[in-house]
Amino acid sequence: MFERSRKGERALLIQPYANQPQSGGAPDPDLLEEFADLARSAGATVTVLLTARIDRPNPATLIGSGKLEEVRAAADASGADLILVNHPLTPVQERNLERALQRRVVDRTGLILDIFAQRAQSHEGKLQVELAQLRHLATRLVRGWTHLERQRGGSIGLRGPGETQLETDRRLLQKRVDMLQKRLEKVEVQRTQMRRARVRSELPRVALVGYTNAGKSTLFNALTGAEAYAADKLFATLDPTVRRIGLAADAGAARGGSGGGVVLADTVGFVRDLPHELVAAFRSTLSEAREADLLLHVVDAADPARHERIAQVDAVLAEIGAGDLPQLLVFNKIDRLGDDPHDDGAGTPARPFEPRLDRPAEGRSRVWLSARDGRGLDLLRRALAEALELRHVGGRVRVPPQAARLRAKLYELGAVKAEVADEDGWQVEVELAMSDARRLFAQPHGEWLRPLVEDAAGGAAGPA
Ligand SMILES: Nc1nc2c(ncn2[C@@H]2O[C@H](COP(=O)(O)OP(=O)(O)OP(=O)(O)O)[C@@H](O)[C@H]2O)c(=O)[nH]1
Ligand SMILES: [Mg+2]
Repeated sequence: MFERSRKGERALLIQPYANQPQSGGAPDPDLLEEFADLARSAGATVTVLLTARIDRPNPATLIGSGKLEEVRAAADASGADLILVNHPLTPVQERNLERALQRRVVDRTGLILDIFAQRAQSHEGKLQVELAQLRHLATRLVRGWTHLERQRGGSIGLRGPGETQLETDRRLLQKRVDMLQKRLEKVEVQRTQMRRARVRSELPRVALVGYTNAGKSTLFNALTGAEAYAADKLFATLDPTVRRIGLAADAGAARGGSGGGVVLADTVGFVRDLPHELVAAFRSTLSEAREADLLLHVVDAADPARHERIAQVDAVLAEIGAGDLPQLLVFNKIDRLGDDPHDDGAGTPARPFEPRLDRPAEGRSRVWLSARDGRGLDLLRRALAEALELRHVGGRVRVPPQAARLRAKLYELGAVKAEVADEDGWQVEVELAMSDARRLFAQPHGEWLRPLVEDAAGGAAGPA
């Protein structure tokens, strides 16, 4: 992996924008700020921010020649080592810009790849990043090579040394890509086996998703007591971390049912317009999100752009095939909110924002909490239990002799409170999590649980 620390490098940032009248002809300041965050996350010091209006993109250099002059002057004056462009650059544009500016030029995908390379910790994460980097590189080499090939016109005698080098590079690259792909497939098989084992244990799966830096890992740690890596950097987490957690001590977890237990996964943070190569590279990491029963969509409540962030995360979720999964919105970092915006607004004194759980009649439930302080975690556990139907249902069911396996499963779950045997089988008094009841209901002989599952609409026994 090419790990390039940008530590201490001085970067000049360019935000290209189209002159669209509906935006008032100005670039979105949010875009530039986020790009600066990305640059800082890569370890660079941002020295200059420039915008560049692009009416017609210049195929050779993207920006026009006047702008190029301005960039060169600003780069010289600020002592920039590096030019970062928040726009995809073709290999040709990148090369021409580097030549004209006498500095390294990196586009948005290159920058995100760079951050990913610095962050990846696990074997799988590193393989994924290297593969994405090589693919990014390969498009460049291949194009350079075909371009030369055309010039050569098929004449053997004209094969130059540079070109041979490119061909060798390309072959080596392809070999490495193949090797990485094989290794990744192996890791994926292992992961699938692990996931199957988990499915067999039939615990509901919950994945933390959200914009990068929203506080997913902090919340993961708070819920699991684990030490997942949390940091004020974009993409602090690149590798999925998975832990089993109990939701409520009073929800029957002690009796061995899945009541109260879920498997929680932390995932990589999302960012607007995540480059497609990266979505592809992190397909298996993101599968934790895709295959979850429920998503905890974590939002930085103190981010003024939080509504756009939610929409951007939803867009990425749709892209990876997780758009239709049930979600709970978690507004994190309420300790950074001043007074309660749900206040009556009648001049009552400012008070700290209190944790709360909103259950609108339509749409996703929302929990407001602080992962850092741990305030509101109880509400989140309750909302999770509700959403996953971990609440308990109870009652008496008849189990005939031919459904003995169902009875055995009820015992396995610790759901049997009492039973009476008679010549028709058993009268069993049970209490179990709704999710378990529904699961057994769908299995052979499950129809004997119908009274439990159908009663559920009218309220159930047991703690919430
Ligand atoms: N004030 C405050 N800060 C928080 C809270 N939760 C997380 N943070 C901070 O927010 C920053 C990002 O937290 P992480 O948990 O790493 O965020 P993440 O969503 O996992 O980020 P990525 O893995 O980079 O996508 C860290 O500096 C945390 O300390 C909170 O409830 N209140
Ligand atoms: Mg994280």
